[in-house]
Amino acid sequence: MSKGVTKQWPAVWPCSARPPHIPCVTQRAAIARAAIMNGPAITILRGLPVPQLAGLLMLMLGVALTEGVGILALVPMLALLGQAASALPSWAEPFARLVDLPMLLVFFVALVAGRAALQFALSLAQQRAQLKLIDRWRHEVFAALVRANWRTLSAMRRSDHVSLIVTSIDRLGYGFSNLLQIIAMAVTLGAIWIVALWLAPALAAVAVVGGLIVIAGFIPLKRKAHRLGVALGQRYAAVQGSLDESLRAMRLIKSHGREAAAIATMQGGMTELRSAQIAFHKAASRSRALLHVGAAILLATIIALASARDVPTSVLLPLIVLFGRSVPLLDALQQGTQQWAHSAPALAEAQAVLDTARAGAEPPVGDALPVVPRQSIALDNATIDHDGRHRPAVDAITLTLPVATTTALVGPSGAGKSTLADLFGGLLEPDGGDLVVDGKRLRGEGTVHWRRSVAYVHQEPVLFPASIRENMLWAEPDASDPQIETALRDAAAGFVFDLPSGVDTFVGDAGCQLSGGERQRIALARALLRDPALLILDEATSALDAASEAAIADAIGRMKGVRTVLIVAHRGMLTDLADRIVHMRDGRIEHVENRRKVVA
Ligand SMILES: Nc1ncnc2c1ncn2[C@@H]1O[C@H](COP(=O)(O)OP(=O)(O)OP(=O)(O)O)[C@@H](O)[C@H]1O
Repeated sequence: MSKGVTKQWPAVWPCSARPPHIPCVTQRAAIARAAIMNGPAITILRGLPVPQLAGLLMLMLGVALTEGVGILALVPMLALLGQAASALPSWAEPFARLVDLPMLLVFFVALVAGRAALQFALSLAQQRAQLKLIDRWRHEVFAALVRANWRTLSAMRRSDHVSLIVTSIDRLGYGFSNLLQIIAMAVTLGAIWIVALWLAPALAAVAVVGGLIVIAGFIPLKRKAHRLGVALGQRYAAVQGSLDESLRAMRLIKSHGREAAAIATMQGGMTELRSAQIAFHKAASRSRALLHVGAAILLATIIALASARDVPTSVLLPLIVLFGRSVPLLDALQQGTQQWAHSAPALAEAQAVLDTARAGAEPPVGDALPVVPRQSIALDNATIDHDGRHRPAVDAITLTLPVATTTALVGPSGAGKSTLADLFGGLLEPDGGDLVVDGKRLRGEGTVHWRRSVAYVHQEPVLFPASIRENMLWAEPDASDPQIETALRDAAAGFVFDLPSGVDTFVGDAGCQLSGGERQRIALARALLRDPALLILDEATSALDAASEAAIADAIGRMKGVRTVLIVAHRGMLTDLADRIVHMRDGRIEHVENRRKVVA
């Protein structure tokens, strides 16, 4: 339905008389109810356990109640001071007879102390709830990302996730704290207004109506704050993305002399972020100024009315105190509402990533042992068809890797070699056809389980900023020292034992304290430590010099007849080792070159 039609809706349409296509009053109420129940405030509050939420509400009520009673106690106190005692309201007279001033003062101090204790407990409980919420969202988003399948992950932007997990979820926590403040302030304001209505109904009614008008005035401001919040989230993601990309591309930036451009891009992002922050601050400050002017007008009206109606001082003074307390509360309520509207889009951001990641979730496989194939690993008529591409990356390929043989995939760039390797490795599930291990067709859980039997070595090995030993143990936490040593020697990485700190040598950020060839041999050793049933080398030597390539080729050569190896490479020393070379083009197999006899 168009916006124009929506605007023509009358406020109330009885269900019996409604024109077709226009929701009647009951339906509109249901729509509004659904919007509130599915809105960010309720969604976020639902995340809290009921006892915790109830505890917070009780504390809020306690604070509000003590505030109201404290102000109310001013009435007999003023009377006992001799101020306008004759005009003491009837409800206060018994108190004035029962208590004397010292007793009332002690009660007042005890009340304020009790209120301070309640506020202390409330502030602690709020902080705990906020931190718990932040932890929960961070955990859920990260866990959902880690559990998502590779295809889903490769369609998402990594830096957006960093921005979401680090910055937006923090904003969400801050917004949640604002939401609790809003509730607390609304409860306190309610208590104050009830007391005021009791003291002087007519005057307080003017104040309450004025206050409600002010609250109604928050609505458009809230919408604006929401828009600014969305913009701020995007700016944060842009700055974080540009920072992440620039830091990763530092070598490229330096070698291409693009330092000034990198700084300018970052600066541009920061400027946009800054203007989004200033725009929000401006909107918040403007509405605060308007609130203060409105409050002054309201106070003047109340005093003028009080003087016209001859209200006694013992009532007027507490009323002014009540009103004076309402103004900062309204101010804080308005600021809190704007802050909340500003932070709430972070929830939609987090929810969107959660939904996408969960839609692409892989089935859990528990503690099942790796599969050990005895005969073959095969693809039967397997196809991968990426969205938005003219042709499949892998087009109905059938290929068998007999156990303990070495197969090389060659072909021009974009032929589909890596995609085929990812299918064999169980990283991608075919859109059509099957992965078949020892005659068993694997799907879902079976494919994820199969991945435990596979190890990859990529062109750019990922090494963590830790020692060589820690990098090895990351793959196989229970590996013993002799197992680590064997894997390193099998991967032609014996150089490690000549380093002064041996396996305890720190490799630097992303392994930058090692040469490319050394990094790659450690990555190979780490893969071998898993004793994989299928070892995939995807362009593993294409960035290395001849000596490093020869060292790796030597290590792979020693695995011949023992381990099943799949090599993705352009022609070179590794392909020379293959029992079979599979030539690919445009997602299909062009022909297979048998170098040695392979039993399929
Ligand atoms: N995540 C993806 N989304 C869309 N298309 C993709 C995706 N991954 C790969 N492709 C496309 O699939 C085709 C095959 O890619 P693949 O990486 O398998 O080729 P390759 O033979 O390994 O190339 P290279 O030798 O350059 O690494 C290419 O056209 C590529 O653009």
